[in-house]
Amino acid sequence: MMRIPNNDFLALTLANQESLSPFTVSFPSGCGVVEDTGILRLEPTASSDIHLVLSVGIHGNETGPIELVNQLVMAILNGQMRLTVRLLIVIGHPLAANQAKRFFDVNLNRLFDGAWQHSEGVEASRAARLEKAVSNFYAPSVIQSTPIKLHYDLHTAIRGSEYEKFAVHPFVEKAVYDQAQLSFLAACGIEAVLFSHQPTTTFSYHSYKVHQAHAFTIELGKVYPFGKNDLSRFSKLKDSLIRLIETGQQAHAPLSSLRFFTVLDSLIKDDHDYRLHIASDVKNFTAFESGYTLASSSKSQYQVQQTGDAIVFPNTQLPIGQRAGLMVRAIQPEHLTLT
Ligand SMILES: O=C(O)CCC(=O)N[C@@H](CCC(=O)O)C(=O)O
Ligand SMILES: [Zn+2]
Repeated sequence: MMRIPNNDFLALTLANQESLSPFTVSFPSGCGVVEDTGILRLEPTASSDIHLVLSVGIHGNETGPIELVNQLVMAILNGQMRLTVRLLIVIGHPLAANQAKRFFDVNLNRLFDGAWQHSEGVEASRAARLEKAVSNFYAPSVIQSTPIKLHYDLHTAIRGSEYEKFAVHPFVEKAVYDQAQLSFLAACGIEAVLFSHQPTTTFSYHSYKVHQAHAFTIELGKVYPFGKNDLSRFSKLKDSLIRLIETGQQAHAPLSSLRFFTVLDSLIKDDHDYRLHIASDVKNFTAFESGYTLASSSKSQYQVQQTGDAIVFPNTQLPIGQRAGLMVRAIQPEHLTLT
């Protein structure tokens, strides 16, 4: 029988970067299946209406969250932690992780919601595989009438940030946001939340749109290689996840510790000569003056609309047509509609 040597799911995944034949695992508080490389489903002994997807390493070089989640898996498998919720663990891109690269051919986190059908290469097939794993996990045949579907897609960012930890909330038609989820993010040490202005083809958006999951992309700080992450910086997130996994309860903290931003625009690289007029080390959430020409190319110019508008995820090392940054504006909590 196959097993996970030393209960080290990360090591098993990296040693089988392309695929892995399914096999079952058992542990003190339940049983599970390694469905493929980087895809591990864990089922508690008693049924639960909480269905939690934790995905990490959708970008191969974002190793901090991978190490954190591997610690949690190890603790469940060796009995130090007791599983009480259904749990799907996804290590997104083992091939890129082994090469310490963000991606191999194209950005995996632009290929969800079926966008993989218009792409090819390793990321396209991986996006299809991950969508299937999530669909199977949330499949109505295995869940009860009032499921609580959660998907936290954990990342780290290319650059520093005025707010080290922040979440990207998927675009929701009616702009009504779930107070308990925001409160959970606050308890996890998240400092800011961006409300997306349009649908995207990211993993978290896909889980929200297709499965109505509470789904977020969560940025936890800066990218470092395996072994170089200071995991103590994730301690609030770790504690909140342990509580969720062991008790089924979502920690909560006052929303007053969060800053909220609405996304105004996506900056799109529209030509080979597209430039962002910012310093190379500018941090996420750096604000600009009204009228400043932030981006230009032969085809377009982007001027800052209002003093204080800020940039997040600036990056021009990508193909034409892709997002070169997000423009965001702070909003006051009293202007949010919460449910
Ligand atoms: O630091 C950066 O520029 C990118 C960090 C990262 O991978 N961010 C995610 C955000 C996804 C989202 O908008 O929900 C990404 O770009 O895929
Ligand atoms: Zn990422």
